[in-house]
Amino acid sequence: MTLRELHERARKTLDPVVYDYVAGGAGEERVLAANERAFDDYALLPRVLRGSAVRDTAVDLPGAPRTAPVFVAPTAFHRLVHPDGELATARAAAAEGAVLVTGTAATTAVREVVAAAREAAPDPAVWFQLYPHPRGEVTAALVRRAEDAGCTALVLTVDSPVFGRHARDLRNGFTDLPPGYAAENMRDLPGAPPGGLLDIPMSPEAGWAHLAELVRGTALPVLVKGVLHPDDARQAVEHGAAGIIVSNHGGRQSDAVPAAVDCLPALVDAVAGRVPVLLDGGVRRGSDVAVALALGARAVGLGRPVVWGLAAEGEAGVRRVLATLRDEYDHTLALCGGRRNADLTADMVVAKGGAR
Ligand SMILES: Cc1cc2nc3c(=O)[nH]c(=O)nc-3n(C[C@H](O)[C@H](O)[C@H](O)COP(=O)(O)O)c2cc1C
Ligand SMILES: CC(C)CC(=O)C(=O)O
Repeated sequence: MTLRELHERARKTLDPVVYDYVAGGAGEERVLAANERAFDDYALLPRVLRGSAVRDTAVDLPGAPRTAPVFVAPTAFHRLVHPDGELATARAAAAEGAVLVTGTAATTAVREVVAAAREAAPDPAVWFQLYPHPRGEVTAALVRRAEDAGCTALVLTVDSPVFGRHARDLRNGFTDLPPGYAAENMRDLPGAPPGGLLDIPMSPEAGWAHLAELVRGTALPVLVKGVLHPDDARQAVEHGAAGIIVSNHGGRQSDAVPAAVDCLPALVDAVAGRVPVLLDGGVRRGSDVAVALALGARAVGLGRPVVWGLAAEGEAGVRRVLATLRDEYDHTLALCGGRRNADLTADMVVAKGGAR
């Protein structure tokens, strides 16, 4: 089954309101559409007579040595789409050797998520995503939970000073979690009520000091997610980021930003190899992975496709999504005359219709 078919199955399975929450984007969904379309505008110029029957696609990421080049981006509320929720996602990602980013908005506590990943693989990499919180003690408590659970990196999402305006959710009246679901990591935190969508902090006044404080307060590497401007990538590195995730939140925050992959080259330049640059948004095929890696990304994240796999088939569906992308990417690498990711170089990426 292709990713497209899994998406279709998920659409048929899900409550339409939940489907819209996952599928939707901000505003007129221009950025949502642009993320995928941007990949359509790139083509790959293969190199010939230099390939290998054995290819090595593993990458080193912070807190995740020798991992898959495709990771599971943080997406909220997995129990809304499948009763096994984040436990299924964790087992699937671990079994496929992919980093799982769980986070503040998970409907399963991070301790249980890491335990599930460890059932599926001896040394899984689970990262924990959080937003800058106005109260330092809340951030500190979340970080302790992630550390105690065994997470190997933190991800600070910085593209959400305010929550995006999701037209579908506003139309559907979906503005908080239904009864019976909670953001489990938010339970019993100092001064924070448990755990609906409205309790998840967004802090319009967060600054670079928040990042520096987070970095100082943990031994874990901290990646910064949601960077689009090259100067912000430089600032993030200067404030201690161990990695940059180029992302427009899957078109769910500003509806006026460029497609994620179109921002990638400038950020790769700005970071100049000091830390790995990752990307998410619109990745749907192995060739999209190849384009992003050729343009300088160390790895790429999948948001919605993982949720569709989970909704359609639970753990097996998430495994299928990750395995499909891995196989397609490996095949593309072979067709491009590559034996390792570094054999994909920026000169091999051209605009559709010709060399640039
Ligand atoms: C339903 C949903 C929930 C999301 N929740 C979060 C979140 O809690 N934290 C976060 O940093 N990003 C969140 N994102 C953004 C993803 O991490 C990622 O940036 C985006 O989905 C990538 O685009 P793609 O869906 O086209 O693969 C969410 C995305 C979706 C679709
Ligand atoms: C609970 C929200 C903060 C999750 C999110 O980031 C999103 O829906 O895009």
